[in-house]
Amino acid sequence: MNIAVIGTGYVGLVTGTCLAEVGNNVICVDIDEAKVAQMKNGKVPIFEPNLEELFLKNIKANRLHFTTHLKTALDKSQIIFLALPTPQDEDGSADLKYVESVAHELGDLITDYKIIINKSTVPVGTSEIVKNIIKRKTSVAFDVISNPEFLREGFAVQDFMTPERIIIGTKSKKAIDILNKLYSPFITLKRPVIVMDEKSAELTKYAANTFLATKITFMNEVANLCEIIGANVDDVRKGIGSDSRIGNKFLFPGIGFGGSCFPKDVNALVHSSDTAGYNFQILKSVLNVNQSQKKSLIPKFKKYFNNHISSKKVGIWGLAFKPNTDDIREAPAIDVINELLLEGIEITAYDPEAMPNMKRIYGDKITFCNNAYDVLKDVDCLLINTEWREFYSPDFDKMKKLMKQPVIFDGRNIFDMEVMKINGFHYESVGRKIVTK
Ligand SMILES: NC(=O)C1=CN([C@@H]2O[C@H](COP(=O)(O)OP(=O)(O)OC[C@H]3O[C@@H](n4cnc5c(N)ncnc54)[C@H](O)[C@@H]3O)[C@@H](O)[C@H]2O)C=CC1
Ligand SMILES: O=C(O)[C@H]1O[C@H](OP(=O)(O)OP(=O)(O)OC[C@H]2O[C@@H](n3ccc(=O)[nH]c3=O)[C@H](O)[C@@H]2O)[C@H](O)[C@@H](O)[C@@H]1O
Repeated sequence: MNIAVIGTGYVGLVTGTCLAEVGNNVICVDIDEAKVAQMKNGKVPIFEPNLEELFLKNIKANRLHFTTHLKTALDKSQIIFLALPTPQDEDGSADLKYVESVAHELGDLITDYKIIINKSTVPVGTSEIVKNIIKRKTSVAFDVISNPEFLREGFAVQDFMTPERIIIGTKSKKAIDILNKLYSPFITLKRPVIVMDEKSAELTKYAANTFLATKITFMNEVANLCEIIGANVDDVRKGIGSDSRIGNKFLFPGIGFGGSCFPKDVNALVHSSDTAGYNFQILKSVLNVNQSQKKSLIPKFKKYFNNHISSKKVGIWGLAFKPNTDDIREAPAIDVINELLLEGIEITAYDPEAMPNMKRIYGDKITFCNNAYDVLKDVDCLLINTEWREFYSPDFDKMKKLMKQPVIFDGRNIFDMEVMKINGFHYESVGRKIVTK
């Protein structure tokens, strides 16, 4: 099939590449000229495991192309994916300006039947808005379908290739038939296509993300309680996760959820519920709890040093909002660093992938190091924000030699408490007892 994908971010580029991988001809469109030039030169503009190999393979096979010229892409394609940003607006709602602006262009440019498939996360009613914008501009037949995307950054290729389900929101029989064919390489009995109306599909995406954000937040509150009463959240997590009604995924406590989606999607659903006259109380609590959870290492750090912190030097491991990505949008590390800088604290930091993005925010306000050990030279303590695999088994003796004091505040529970005790660290984590020297 001939497909155009508009927007080549995490969702668009992965969608385009994976659809090319199963034999389709795909042309990816972006307004960012530098990005398109980079992709034409065979460079993947984001860090996403396993993407580069498929990207290069499909360019070579002449199935994956890039352009800044929307009309060229539309003329070659019947299926048009929208993978455009829907960032949070000042009032918390999802900003639809990118989607609406492309809808206007589509209305001006399409000359024959198109299926316009929206993969962006958009509030209920957006399919209708897009439909109306296009309808006002053309008499050409078209369908607008809601087809939300559930991939995770860091596992984007794997999630796209083996989705747990594909949601198609439309009443158009013609569109359903074409989409069933398009997605047939990805569907199995256990990985079904679920067809519903547009509004239900749009809400399914928000309900999924906000449910997961709520699950994490619930565990963070359980962890906070564990710290007060002296229970161990790891045991509680295993205890409840073995109940298949609860499930053992997304129960890991930490320093709050970040990323380009959970925070904005919880805000957007709160906003659209308010607008619809429904007070979505649980999600308002999720936002409040998450805001304080993101800074929850700071009081621990202050208490340990009896509030004498301004002369301290702090090392940081992990800047990305989670491992396996260079994405720092809404990363808890940003909240932590901002709090420390407010106190005039000197910071050294390391992240395997996210340092270029963090440098754009902080410049020389913090010292970026070449590896995890360089961070530790003469620091009074280490703060861990992201559970990158390479942090799990460090040389503890080397760490102690480098650090002024063997003190660690771990926001992701990456170390075994017994191991920290044996190695002589003061170690504070989330929802577990404090390990003292
Ligand atoms: N990042 C993720 O893991 C997931 C994101 N989503 C949703 O998918 C949507 C896209 O997200 P990302 O891919 O992360 O965004 P992104 O910000 O990484 O990429 C969006 C791309 O669209 C381009 N763009 C903007 N205006 C354009 C226009 N008029 N014409 C062509 N290109 C244009 C931008 O230059 C950028 O390259 C959002 O609604 C997001 O909520 C859904 C599931 C997963
Ligand atoms: O709409 C989206 O953009 C995507 O949002 C999330 O994917 P992503 O943001 O890439 O990352 P997750 O792995 O879900 O993690 C989100 C945040 O929750 C945190 N988290 C996750 C799991 C957990 O048990 N505990 C926890 O604190 C992570 O550290 C991270 O900050 C969803 O998992 C995807 O299904 C969805 O498509």
